[in-house]
Amino acid sequence: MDEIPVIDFFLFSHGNKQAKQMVVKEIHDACSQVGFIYLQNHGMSEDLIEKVFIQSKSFFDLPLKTKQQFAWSDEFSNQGYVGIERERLNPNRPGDLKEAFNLVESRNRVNESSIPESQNTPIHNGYILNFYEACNQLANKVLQALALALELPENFFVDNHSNRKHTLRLLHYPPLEQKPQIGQIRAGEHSDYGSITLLFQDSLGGLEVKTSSSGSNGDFGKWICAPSIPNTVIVNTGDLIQRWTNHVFCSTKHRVIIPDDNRVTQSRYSLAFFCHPNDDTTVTCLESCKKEHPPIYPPILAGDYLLSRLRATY
Ligand SMILES: O=C(O)CCC(=O)C(=O)O
Ligand SMILES: [Fe+2]
Repeated sequence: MDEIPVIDFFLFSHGNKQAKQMVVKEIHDACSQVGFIYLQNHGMSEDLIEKVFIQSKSFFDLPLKTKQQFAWSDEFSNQGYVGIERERLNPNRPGDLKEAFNLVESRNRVNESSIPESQNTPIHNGYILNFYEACNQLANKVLQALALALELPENFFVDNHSNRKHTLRLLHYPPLEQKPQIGQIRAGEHSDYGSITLLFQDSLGGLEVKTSSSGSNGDFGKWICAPSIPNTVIVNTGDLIQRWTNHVFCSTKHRVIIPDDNRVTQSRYSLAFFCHPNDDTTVTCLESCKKEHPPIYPPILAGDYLLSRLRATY
């Protein structure tokens, strides 16, 4: 498959058993062949999504000094502001041309007192909290569909995500003011660390996904555009699901390139909701995924895995 399928999610929540099973089958095929889905009729409020984009823009419009008061400090808390070029999603490239703000749920915050409260940041903002909640609900539904697709009890993954260790990330790719360094792009190619990601992007474009089919030059994997499709949410499966499923579901590489037209002078915004299992969940090859080949990876605690990946990025 070398395009990202659009899947109508309405019947998963509102259809009869047979209709629900059809959606599950589509999701199974998409996760095993592409690792990326455009989800339609996902049930999240478009108005809320729009409002969060506005909040995000007003945060990134603040002076750098103000944003730095909320700086990301370490992988244990994984919260706060990450400046331009600080992160390399692909360690072989120069720093990414983006800035970001990570939010975790209040009960999972470390060093809460080190983050000053302010009306001018997204922290403790009603829209952002509602959005986090709505993302959590949608993610749980998608996790139910994934469980059914793997012939597991419907709440298998939901139960393993009960501590809500998810990270909501506001992203801003600023207009380019000078020539980028050789090899420098907006977000280097990478796969996501967690179980699944929900991704919302504005209409500017630039996101690309590496398919499993060969490119024209014979290279394995071809980069295809993943433009924004109105009223859809992108869902992609991450490294932990790939590991859990013994590569039955794939974690697909993706990147954000610099546009080669006048969009380079515009800001791009996106919102990513990275879902992570509970720290004490042992991610070990699922029984239903041992048919093709023996387990590729030894068991690992989800919390240890995430920390090791975050350490490698900063
Ligand atoms: O901004 C985007 O569209 C993609 C961001 C992304 O892939 C990530 O932050 O992991
Ligand atoms: Fe990503």
